[in-house]
Amino acid sequence: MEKIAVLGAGSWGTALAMVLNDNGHEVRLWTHVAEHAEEINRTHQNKAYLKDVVIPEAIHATSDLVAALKEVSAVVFVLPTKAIRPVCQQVKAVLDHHVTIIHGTKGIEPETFKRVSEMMEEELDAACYDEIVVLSGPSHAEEVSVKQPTTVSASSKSIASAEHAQQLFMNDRFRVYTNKDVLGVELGGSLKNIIALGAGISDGLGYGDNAKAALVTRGLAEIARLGTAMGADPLTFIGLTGIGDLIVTCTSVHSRNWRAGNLLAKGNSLDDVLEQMGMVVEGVRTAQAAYHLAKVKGIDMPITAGIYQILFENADAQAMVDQLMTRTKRPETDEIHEMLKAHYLKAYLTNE
Ligand SMILES: NC(=O)C1=CN([C@@H]2O[C@H](COP(=O)(O)OP(=O)(O)OC[C@H]3O[C@@H](n4cnc5c(N)ncnc54)[C@H](OP(=O)(O)O)[C@@H]3O)[C@@H](O)[C@H]2O)C=CC1
Ligand SMILES: O=C(CO)COP(=O)(O)O
Repeated sequence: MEKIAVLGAGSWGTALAMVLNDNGHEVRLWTHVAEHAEEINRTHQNKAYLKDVVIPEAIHATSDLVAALKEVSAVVFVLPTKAIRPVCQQVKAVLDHHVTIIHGTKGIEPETFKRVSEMMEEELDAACYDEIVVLSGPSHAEEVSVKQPTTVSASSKSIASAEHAQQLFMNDRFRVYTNKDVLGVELGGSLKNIIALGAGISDGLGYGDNAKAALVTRGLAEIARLGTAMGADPLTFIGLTGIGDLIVTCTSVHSRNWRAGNLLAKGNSLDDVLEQMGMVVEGVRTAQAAYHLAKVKGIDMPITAGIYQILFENADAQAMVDQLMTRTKRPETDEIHEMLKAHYLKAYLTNE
């Protein structure tokens, strides 16, 4: 059994700490707020983030990063995207041995278009790890923390690192696959949050299952379009971290992104919605990133653009639906054939 630090005591960090604890590991749950650590250790609950869930006593919460990292074999970052760089800088200052680095964060940095593993590579000391592992897939903390069956992927350029994460987390309620396409896994997990905001808006406007199915499938088409243009494997987008996560986030009442979209459609301002949520709604910043990234790359992402305009340009949600529904006529699958052909031709030519 191993010593593991989980950095971030929000809903997902707490749920992942519980999976690791179930697997017999010694888990330190780090939060940047001393009172939060004290409350978790005293009450064995994390009321603000995982209401009604009892946290096993063996999980020790701490705000002391040096103590959290002492002799650990793995460090699991489970923070909002905007906290990744500052926390990596703190870790770099104190981590003095080699570990497996894993992250469960889903977002893209708006200013740089960097994925989370890219930001981590820029901030951490490369001598302390081999290749970063991304843990991603359809997995709401509210269900994982009560041991509902869940499947995710552990993705890394190093199969040994991915398999280490797989072995740490996998049990009979939490099934972990490995995957080599880090780019596709991170893009799928991040971009689906934008579409989930759209699903919440659609439901908030009173539209039904047809509209939501349209958002999921056409949302997936534009996620895959951007992802494939950036070099991801198109098949990743029909896996757990693509369509799988898109389905769960667009249809679950647990989704923070869906809930935020729903509140927006009911007339609340973005600031009010974020204040009410009290938890990170990653799709908002990722919509900023994806909207500008798609422009730079010349990729058509009409749903993402519509959601960006609702969030940041005060566009009317109803008018956006009308705009999407009256776009120019086009075939459904031509571009998908082109994407697959281009990807596999490249793979064939480069012998990958
Ligand atoms: N919730 C879920 O079911 C899932 C979430 N994810 C992803 O995991 C990531 C974390 O999400 P989630 O756990 O839901 O987020 P929460 O909002 O529940 O918790 C975020 C945690 O990070 C802390 N934090 C915020 N800023 C900093 C900082 N600068 N330094 C240190 N700690 C900080 C917060 O502390 P404070 O209390 O002070 O704000 C809080 O403890 C996101 O990228 C999300 O998309 C992935 C899969 C499932
Ligand atoms: O990524 C998630 C589920 O897989 C969590 O999504 P939300 O942040 O919308 O709750």
